[in-house]
Amino acid sequence: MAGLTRFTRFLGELLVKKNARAFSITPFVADWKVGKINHVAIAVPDIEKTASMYRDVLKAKVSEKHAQPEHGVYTVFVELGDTKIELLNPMGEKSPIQGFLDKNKSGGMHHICLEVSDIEAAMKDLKAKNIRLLSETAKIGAHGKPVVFLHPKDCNGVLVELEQE
Ligand SMILES: C[C@@H](C(=O)O)C(=O)SCCNC(=O)CCNC(=O)[C@H](O)C(C)(C)COP(=O)(O)OP(=O)(O)OC[C@H]1O[C@@H](n2cnc3c(N)ncnc32)[C@H](O)[C@@H]1OP(=O)(O)O
Ligand SMILES: [Co+2]
Repeated sequence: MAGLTRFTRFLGELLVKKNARAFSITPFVADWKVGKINHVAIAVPDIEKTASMYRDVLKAKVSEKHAQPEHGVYTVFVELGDTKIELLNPMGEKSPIQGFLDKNKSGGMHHICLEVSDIEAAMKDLKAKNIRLLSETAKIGAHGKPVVFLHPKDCNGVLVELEQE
């Protein structure tokens, strides 16, 4: 009798597992992980003046100014151990940071950049979770690696950049 009960339970469990697999609607997404903060970005009205503050007053290691035409910004990186501050200034007529600077005349914290282990998997997963991506495909960022931005309204009011680690 006990043997029959065990066998019936075994059959029951087998059916539950089989059905769970057959009716699963979760799309396949490769595993991905979020890593460290790559940079915190600050949009500023005068990038030379701000760079000089970090270089000459705070004695930090500060890069040259670089044009990022794909992104409509000029960047300067302040190196801080294993992370960075990215200074941003608008480039061209349609810079994505112009509206932010119009609202924040003396500048302000613009975005955080988090490293991810697999940006394509992250994009697929976040899209399925209704987090708006601000471009259809990843672009090449300031460090020569793919990056994508997530809408601040879907990330607790913070613009988030993901960068392939
Ligand atoms: C070089 C590269 C790299 O590191 O590799 C970079 O970082 S390039 C860095 C520059 N590139 C990017 O930022 C690309 C992604 N950004 C964008 O597509 C845009 O900037 C948006 C985030 C969509 C915002 O565009 P825009 O200011 O024209 O739109 P909007 O005025 O309608 O803003 C919609 C709402 O979002 C808010 N909002 C705008 N910018 C925000 C920000 N940085 N942080 C938090 N909230 C923000 C506005 O106040 C508004 O809220 P209310 O409706 O409540 O007033
Ligand atoms: Co950035």
